[in-house]
Amino acid sequence: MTTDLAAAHDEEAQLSALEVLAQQARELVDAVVLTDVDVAELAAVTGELAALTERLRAVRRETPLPHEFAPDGTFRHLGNAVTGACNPHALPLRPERPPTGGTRAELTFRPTHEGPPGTVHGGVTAMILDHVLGDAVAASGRPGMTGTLTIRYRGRIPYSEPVVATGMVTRVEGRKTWADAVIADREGTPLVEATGLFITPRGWLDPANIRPQ
Ligand SMILES: CCCCC/C=C\C/C=C\C/C=C\C/C=C/CCCC(=O)SCCNC(=O)CCNC(=O)[C@H](O)C(C)(C)COP(=O)(O)OP(=O)(O)OC[C@H]1O[C@@H](n2cnc3c(N)ncnc32)[C@H](O)[C@@H]1OP(=O)(O)O
Repeated sequence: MTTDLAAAHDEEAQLSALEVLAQQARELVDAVVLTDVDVAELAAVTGELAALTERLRAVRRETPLPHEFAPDGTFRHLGNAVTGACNPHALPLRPERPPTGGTRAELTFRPTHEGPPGTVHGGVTAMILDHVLGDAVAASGRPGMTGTLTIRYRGRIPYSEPVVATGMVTRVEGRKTWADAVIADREGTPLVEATGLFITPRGWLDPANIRPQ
């Protein structure tokens, strides 16, 4: 028992360190996107990064960190592409579930997310909205896979300015759940809206059975 607890503690310590590494990696990506150092410095940094990459590859997992329950009982997916604290690709989005239902997240895109000049790439906002819709659907107790995703781009989303994403289930029919989501500016003006249809795979009707397929 003591050994189990010690092992669990070690694993959580490793995950905490990985989370710090992932944040440093995000800062690295942001620095790469905006750097204007000279050719020699670029080459020198590239060499150092190649060496660091090999050190991380020395011991590898088979897959990204899984969907799992944390020691405090909350559900987590630290390797997720949108929310994963241990995935440098993730913004990361930190969805909250207000008592009124649905899901809500405050976020700030970065220059790394640029598509058109001064504007967040539409595919990046679609990815965020897909997750917000999916989280609202999961919050209703009916987790599902995205079947369809419709996006309406009403206004440019700037980076480096806080915005708010919200999502809410609108309709349920058998294994199908529809939800609406929006990214709005701090004044509440909608900038991008989304509607999604999520389908609960048969095997997920009992949440205890949810596994990668
Ligand atoms: C990723 C979630 C992970 C686990 C979740 C666990 C816990 C949740 C907790 C927290 C999670 C928080 C947030 C999660 C957020 C997720 C956001 C990201 C979600 C994604 O990023 S997800 C990746 C992209 N997504 C796919 O990778 C789907 C690939 N696909 C399939 O896996 C199957 O295709 C599936 C399962 C969709 C259906 O398969 P199936 O066999 O169950 O469906 P079946 O044929 O029986 O149809 C039944 C009825 O749905 C209709 N129907 C079927 N497909 C349709 C479609 N596409 N559009 C419109 N209608 C459709 C039929 O027409 C019929 O309708 P009707 O009954 O009226 O005839």
